[in-house]
Amino acid sequence: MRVDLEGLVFARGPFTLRGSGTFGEGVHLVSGPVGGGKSTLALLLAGLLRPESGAVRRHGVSSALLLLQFPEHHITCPTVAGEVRSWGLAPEDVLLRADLLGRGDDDPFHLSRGELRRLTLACAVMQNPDLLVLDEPFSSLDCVAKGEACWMIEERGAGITIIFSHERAVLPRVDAIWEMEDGVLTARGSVPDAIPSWRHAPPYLRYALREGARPENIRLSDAREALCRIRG
Ligand SMILES: Nc1ncnc2c1ncn2[C@@H]1O[C@H](COP(=O)(O)OP(=O)(O)OP(=O)(O)O)[C@@H](O)[C@H]1O
Repeated sequence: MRVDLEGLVFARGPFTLRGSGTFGEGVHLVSGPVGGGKSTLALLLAGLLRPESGAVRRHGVSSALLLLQFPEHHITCPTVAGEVRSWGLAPEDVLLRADLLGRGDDDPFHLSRGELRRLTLACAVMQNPDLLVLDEPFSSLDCVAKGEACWMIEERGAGITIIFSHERAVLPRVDAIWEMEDGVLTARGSVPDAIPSWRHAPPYLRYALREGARPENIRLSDAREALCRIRG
């Protein structure tokens, strides 16, 4: 299963997005600064925007899901349990996974942004589509909740997962790194070889490289844990 971007061009006012490449099975991180075009590419991948030229072609992908940047944009039901059912899932399982047991009868808009983020991420991961596109899945989360979101994503196992994020501290284990800056998508390649050329790498990775660490010896999970401990 794979998704090919074939000479993709999308223009909106002064902003133009360009991208080519193949997203194969595994976890891909598309990192880059605010306003670089990540959400726009996520919408193109989900088929919610049409490119001016070029194409997004899915091969062997029978289900796809985009988790939107703002979790409240997913809400369609008056209760949390109803919301989970609208994803075709059993509330008990999802609420346990999202650490929201006992909140099934609550209005989804009474959850905090972070709780809502956990809920929608749990729904998306448990629905388990072939192609899962996550737009900024770590925003509004504290360090511990970001770590839990990372584990949820890592546990997914199969399929194509594409994470769009400007997060530079807490990240899941990924297979490939891409960067999106000023509308241009650049493939950095597979981890660990991609790490030295990753321009938006977390500061602790840059530090480790400067200190002489070899990319293959840097374990993101260890660095993430160390960072969480430092920040409490
Ligand atoms: N609906 C829209 N109409 C006009 N311009 C838009 C629209 N949405 C985004 N843009 C512009 O397109 C460019 C890319 O925006 P996009 O949201 O894709 O970036 P991003 O990398 O996801 O940013 P962030 O990290 O802040 O979410 C920006 O210059 C933005 O202002």
